[in-house]
This record gives sequence, C-alpha cells and structure tokens, in this order.
Amino acid sequence: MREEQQFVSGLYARLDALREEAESAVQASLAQVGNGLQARLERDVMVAEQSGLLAAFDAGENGLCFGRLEFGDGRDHHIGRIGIRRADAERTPLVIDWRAEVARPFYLATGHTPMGLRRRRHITTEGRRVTALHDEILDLTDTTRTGHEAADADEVLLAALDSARTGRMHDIVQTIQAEQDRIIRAPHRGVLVVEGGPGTGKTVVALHRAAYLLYAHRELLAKRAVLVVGPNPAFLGYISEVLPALGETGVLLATPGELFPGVTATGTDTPAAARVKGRAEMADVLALALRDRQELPEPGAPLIIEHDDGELVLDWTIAYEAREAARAMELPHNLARPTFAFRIIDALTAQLAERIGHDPYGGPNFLGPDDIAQLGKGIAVSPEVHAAIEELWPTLTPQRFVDDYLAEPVHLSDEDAAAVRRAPGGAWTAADVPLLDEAAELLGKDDSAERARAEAERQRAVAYAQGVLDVSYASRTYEFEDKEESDPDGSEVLLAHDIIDAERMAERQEEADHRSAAERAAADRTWAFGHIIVDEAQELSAMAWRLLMRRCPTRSMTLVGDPAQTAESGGVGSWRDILSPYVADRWEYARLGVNYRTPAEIMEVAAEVPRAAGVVGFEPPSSVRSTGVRPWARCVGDLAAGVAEAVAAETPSVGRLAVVAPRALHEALAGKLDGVPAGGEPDLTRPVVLIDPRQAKGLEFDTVLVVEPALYGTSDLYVALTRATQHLGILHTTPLPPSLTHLS
Ligand SMILES: Nc1ncnc2c1ncn2[C@@H]1O[C@H](COP(=O)(O)OP(=O)(O)OP(=O)(O)O)[C@@H](O)[C@H]1O
Repeated sequence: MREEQQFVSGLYARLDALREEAESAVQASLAQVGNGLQARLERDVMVAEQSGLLAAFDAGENGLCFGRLEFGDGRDHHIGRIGIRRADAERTPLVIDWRAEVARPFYLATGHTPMGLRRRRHITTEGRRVTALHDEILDLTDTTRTGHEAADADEVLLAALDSARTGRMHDIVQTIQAEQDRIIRAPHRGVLVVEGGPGTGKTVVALHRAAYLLYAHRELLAKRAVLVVGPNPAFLGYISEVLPALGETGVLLATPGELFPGVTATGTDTPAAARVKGRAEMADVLALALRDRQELPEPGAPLIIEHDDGELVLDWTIAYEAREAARAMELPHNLARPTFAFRIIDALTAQLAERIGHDPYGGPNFLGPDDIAQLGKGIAVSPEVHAAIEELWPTLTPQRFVDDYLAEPVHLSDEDAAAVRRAPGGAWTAADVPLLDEAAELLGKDDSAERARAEAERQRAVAYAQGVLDVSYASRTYEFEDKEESDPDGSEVLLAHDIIDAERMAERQEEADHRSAAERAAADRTWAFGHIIVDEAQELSAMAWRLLMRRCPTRSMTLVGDPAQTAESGGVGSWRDILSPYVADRWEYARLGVNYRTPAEIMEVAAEVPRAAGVVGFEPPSSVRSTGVRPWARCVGDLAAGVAEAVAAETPSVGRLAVVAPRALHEALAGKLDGVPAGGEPDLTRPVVLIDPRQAKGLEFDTVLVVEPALYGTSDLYVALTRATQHLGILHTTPLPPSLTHLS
C-alpha cells in the first residue's frame, strides 16, 4: 500500500507539474501582445495545444491510476485514465493510457489465457489516496503473495455495481469486462451493431468505444468529431460526463430531434403521425410533393405580365419547356431554378422582340442582337416577371416546404394524411426533423456566393498556416499519450512538425481559433462526422436513419439497441432492414449477455413481461449479482398517498429513487411528493424524480417504484422494471397485468 501510495503521489505531482506548465503556457501566450502575424501564430498554436492537454489533465484528476500489470518477463506497467510520461530525456511512460495495446491484458487476461501476466492489480483510490488493492495471480507457479490477493476476483466490479447512483453515468475504465473490451476495441471501422438486454452495458460500452476510437484515430476523429445520438435530453444529461471523464471533449451529444440546425422540436406527434412521418416512403412522397410545386399555368389561362414594353404572355408551353429543361438538370429544386428562370426570360424576350421588331411585310426582324439583349435585360430585372417565375417555381426553404406540406398533405392515403395534417406554422416535432432534412436535400441551397467566400477565407487560412509551420516547434500535441512503438497507429503522437501540409494545418487552425469541431458540427447540417454512436437505435424511424446516414458518409457507426425494449409506436424492424439500404451486409454484430445493473431477483420478475407477451427471440440477460431483496407489489386505495408513503419509506439515504408513472398521473402524484415537479425534463441528480416510462429509457436508479403497470405496453413495462440497481416496488389500484400477478 505504501509503495503504491508513493507511486500515486508521485504521479499526481507529475500531473500537477504538467498542468501548471500547460496553464502558464496558455497564460503567457494569451498575455503576449506581440505585434504582427508571427506572434499571433505562435500564440494560437500554443493555446490550442495546451487547452487540449488541460482537458485531459482535468480528466486525470479522479482515478488517475487504477491498475498495474506485472508481466512474467519483468515488465511492470501502471494503467491509468490518461497516459503520462516522465520528464526525463526518454520520456519514459509513467502510467499507460488504458486504451493503449499494452494495457489490454488488464481487461482480457484470465488464468486460462494469462497473456504473459504474472499478476494483475486493481488500485482503488479516493482522491489522491490509495484505499485498497486487489491482486489476482495469473501465473499459478508464482508463489509470491502480497496479502492483497482477493478472495473474490470480482470484488472491484461488484463494489462498482453496488455503489449508490448519482444521477450521472460513470466511466468503467477500471472494470471493463472482457466481452465489453472486445466491442470497445473492435477493429471493424464500418457499422457495428451492439445488442443486449437491459443493463448489459451497451451505452457505457459505446461511449468507451468512442473514447477508444478518438485515441486510436485521433487525427481524423478530432477533426470530424464524434456524434452520440440518444433518445432524450435527460438521457444525454445522464451520459454527459462519461467522455469528459475520459479526457475526451470532441463529441457532440444530440437527440434525433436536434439534428436540424436552427429547428427546435418542441411539439409532440400522435403515435399515428410519428409512424407515418417515419416511414421510408415519405422520401418519395416529399419528392413528389416538391414536383407538384413546380407548376404550369392552366392551358388556355396564361399568366399575363405587365411590362414597360408591353404585356408578356407566359403560357403553358413556355412554362412546360422551361420546366423540362430545369428538371433535366437533375439538380435539387432551388439549384435548378435559375435554369427555369433563364428559360422563361429567354422565351419572354423572344416574344417581346417578335412583337416589337416584327416586319409586317414579312421581312426579317428589325431588332439587332444588341436590341434584343437590351430587351432581355429589361425582362430579367422586372419584378413582375420574377413574381411570375416565383409563382411557378418558388424558391423554398425546408421549413416552408414541410410546413406547407403538413398543412396540405398529398400522395398519402386519406387516413395517413389525416394523421399528419396540421395547421400551418405549428411547432416542429422530432419526427419532422428527418422530413426537414430530406427537404433540404431535395431543395438544395444555392450557396455559390457562400462557397466563393469560404474559398477565399480558406486561401487566407492556408497562408496563415504556412506561417505557423514556419514557426512551429517540435512540441508534442498530446504529450501524455503513450502509444507503443508496436501500435499500428503509432503515428498518432502528433508533433507540430509532422503536420507538413499547410492545408490540413489550416483546417486545424480553424478549429483552434474559433469553435471546436463538435461545435461547428452542431451548426452545420451537412457536417460529415467521423463516427456516430446511436443509442436506443431500435427506436429510430426509417426517415431518421436516412438523416443519420447522410451525417456519416464513411458509415463508421456504432449502433446500440435492444429489440425487446422497442416502444410500440416507433422503430423499424430488424437491423438487416435498417442497414441493408446503406451498407448491404457489410456490418458486424456483437451481443452482450450479462446484466450489470439489475439484480437477479428483479430481472426474474421483469423477464416475465416479454416472455408472457410471447416476444419473439426474447432472451433475458443473466444478472451478475443478486441482492436477496425481492421486488414487491402493493395494491393501494389512494394512489398518490400510497406512492408518497412508499417514496418516504424507500428513498435511499444516498442514491436516487425514481417513480415511473404514466404521464396522465404525474400531476396528481407530484402534488403529494415534496419538491418533485411534474412534467418537463427531469433533473436526474435530485434524490427523487418522477418520470414516464419513455423517459426511463436508458436510465437507472437505486430504487424504482413502478406505478399502475397495467397501463403500460409490454416494452415500456419491461424498460420500467429493469431500471433499478437495488430495489423495485410496484404500486397499483387497477389489477396487475397477468405477468406480474405472482407478486401480489
Ligand atoms: N464493466 C462494468 N463495470 C462497472 N459497471 C458496469 C460495467 N458494465 C456495465 N456497468 C454498469 O451497468 C449499468 C448499465 O449499463 P448501461 O446503461 O450501459 O446498460 P444498457 O445495456 O445500455 O442498458 P439499457 O438497455 O437498459 O439502457 C451502468 O451503471 C454501467 O455503468
């Protein structure tokens, strides 16, 4: 213990020194008021590099070092949350990043396959103090004993699983299990599907995979950012601290309803409307509806345009020919519009020239090319002509087009149209967001002026970056990284002088100077993410998948889900159905089978629900622990009073309790619960929260009280029953569903 404490103290001293160095470097750089480009360049490079380091150092503050590997060949490594090197000339690793290849036996070695290990040690710390050691002997011929050999090899894991919840998910670097490690480090770069029952660690594993990928492919992913999609804001809040605790900040967390910049989805759809809006056919329906917006005057009822040089007649034929020419461009609507406009202007010019320059005696037109050009100019700037063009081929924004469409839905059955119809200008819903995105694709954006500006800006940035390269010094951007020489991606340790390409440097500078890649990604509908993680992926509609696939042209994705937890109204069918349009069968599948959250006693009760409903292919995960505490059910006369009484009795002294109840009951229940608000997004860090079954998705609490289970659908009930890490109680006034009657 003393030895480890000494080591850990030394490690923190080094961390402090590094942090101080980085801080003063930032301060000094910021204080520089040097004139001219050179000073500014140096400052920007320095600030960007050191700020990245600082984020990682902050992450290292808690649980900096948690393991030690002693190999049979004498190698001896400490494993930590981030890698740190000594200040010596060789920059010897002091503690190895958990993501480095050399740290892998920490997670995978077993007595059967020791991977060269003699001893594996778990080091538990509180702040900077070492509080416990757990040793495992992997070489059975080794007779040395330290007195810390654990009787139960899973002691550290079980302690983590038993600990009181805080309302925020924690990282699991100290206790990643072998089946999880294989997923976290899966070499597959395309779509990886991770399935598993409740509590099997799908979410936490996906987040660690993001951290791993950011480490293994930092150059690419730091620039393109990682997107994590989760079902609702409370869930995103719940998982928001995991990646920062691992030193990673280049990640954007978003719900599907937040993926269209500039639109906030505040409305809600009926299940029927969400179903219709989510269907893949909506892509074709919108395309057809957009063609309908490319109109023609009725034959025989032309548009008459007043013009200085006389009346212009825009008839069916002129409009038809212009429309065919514009459609033949096969461009998005707004980008094809200039073709339509030019054709109309040309035709009207010809019409006017014919009328003005017409020789009544059959000779050639009196007007020369210059006169005709002049006429054309007059027509091209005529507001009346433009109004007519706008009427036939309107310039549309995605918002306007979808809003118009939902007010008058077409190309749908009467029933479906009735489900989605709404008054113009209504609030956007999450299911509208993929429609808006689809519309944006169909419409396109005439951004030629913007692009010209951006290109000029880029040229300036490249010139600037060239300057940076000239003054850059051989400092390590990520000095704490400790990739072994043998790592396939050993080149990840970035040296400023490695970045020989001024264009790439310009891109990096752009990020450093202004916003992070994640921030820029959040504001850019066409951003291509380096990797996307989708949690509760089974919930997404076909249209939402179209949107997500557009955000990830490389198809580097980790999709996490559990079909048994799919809510009835959303979701598409199988992974194959979801993925085959995008990646055919080039995706990999991994399954997690151990439930780390819910004790066996609770899992047994919960599993009855899908089983009784005959959910096809249902296979409950096996719980890693049992608590000996059985779930209970109580029939009460006054529901609100019964719930309040149970909350008072069951609220843990530390930890969290959730009351899961149908939304309609929230007002009544909240009235009896002190300081527990009804409605809105729950604050999960409070000791007691009131949520509905949909909000419970992905979350967990020490104690869960499920109210009126007979009112839930199968999957919602299954989700609600599998949220507790310790205790589960059920309160009801109406009879229990058959799958739960054995509890009464
Ligand atoms: N190896 C591990 N060490 C410690 N805790 C773990 C480990 N694996 C999972 N857990 C914990 O188990 C709980 C459940 O994990 P998580 O929420 O990721 O599961 P899930 O499969 O996404 O569940 P659900 O589908 O029910 O939302 C979390 O508290 C997580 O930290």
